[in-house]
Amino acid sequence: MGALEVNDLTKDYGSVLGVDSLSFSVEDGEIFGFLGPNGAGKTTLIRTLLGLISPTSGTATVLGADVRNEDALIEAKQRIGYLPAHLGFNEEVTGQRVLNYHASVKGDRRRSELLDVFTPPVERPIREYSTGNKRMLGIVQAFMHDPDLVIMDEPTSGLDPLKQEEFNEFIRGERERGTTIFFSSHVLSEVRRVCDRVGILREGRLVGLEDIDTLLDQGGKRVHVRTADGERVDFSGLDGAFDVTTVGEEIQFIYAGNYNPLFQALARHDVHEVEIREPPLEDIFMHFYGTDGSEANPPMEGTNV
Ligand SMILES: Nc1ncnc2c1ncn2[C@@H]1O[C@H](COP(=O)(O)OP(=O)(O)OP(=O)(O)O)[C@@H](O)[C@H]1O
Repeated sequence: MGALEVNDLTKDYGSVLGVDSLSFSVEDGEIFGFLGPNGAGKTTLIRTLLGLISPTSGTATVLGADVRNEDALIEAKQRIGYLPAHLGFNEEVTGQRVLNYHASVKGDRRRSELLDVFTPPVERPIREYSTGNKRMLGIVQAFMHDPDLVIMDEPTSGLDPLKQEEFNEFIRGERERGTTIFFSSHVLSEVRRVCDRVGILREGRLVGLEDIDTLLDQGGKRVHVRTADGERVDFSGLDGAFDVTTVGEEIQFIYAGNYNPLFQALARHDVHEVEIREPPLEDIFMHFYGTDGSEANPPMEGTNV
């Protein structure tokens, strides 16, 4: 059994299905990210996995405990870390006090090591914390008892780019330790840096489950080229090139082919500038999965992807 198993899980809020017939599993030691736009069901899924709301139908287990079995879940939570999207700390107490309390319930084997990386001003009351400080305190709390599974909802929101990178580095280190990590995000670039696999949620349904390289390949890369001979360059004959347009002196296209043919085509010109970007998340949704959440044909089908 994987660290996390979800079987046909549905949460019906009455007016809307928060999650709809979800099934997937996360293996021990895996870093699993799930992406989705606002309202996709990410928080609903996480809160269901932690027993904070009950499923309408279907089942899920975390570290072997059925989320509908309160006693089993309480026991499993000793080995689970949780970082919610909205951190509801008591603003009047110090960070130290929060961590001391958490230590008395679950332990704090890793507290000092974590406070070397994430640096909330623990001696000050939480009402004086910036958003990033609160997030760092939440991260320390989620990991300090050395859990086997950590579940996080938008873990880097509010962190500055430097701290985000430190967080990514920290998560890569957790992979070495064998911690299973399951987290939600809006941000493809964050997920791609640390995850083994990605689930894509849209309107409560899982519309994609891929390893990260496959996901990026299917989205196609955005290529921007400036050449000395400008508009005379024609990349439309290049296998895997789509939507070739000229904007000012720049030629732009989506490229889903291998790198070598692209570089060979570029080498025929006097290239002044080239930029190859990853696809934005929205484009992956639009191009690969269609706009209505149904699984559309990839636009790059039939190419040398
Ligand atoms: N308590 C609730 N009562 C009724 N509907 C709810 C409730 N909580 C969430 N929903 C609805 O369920 C759907 C999924 O919401 P959820 O908060 O899980 O999405 P999300 O992916 O976490 O979004 P975001 O990225 O904006 O946080 C949305 O349509 C939302 O309006």
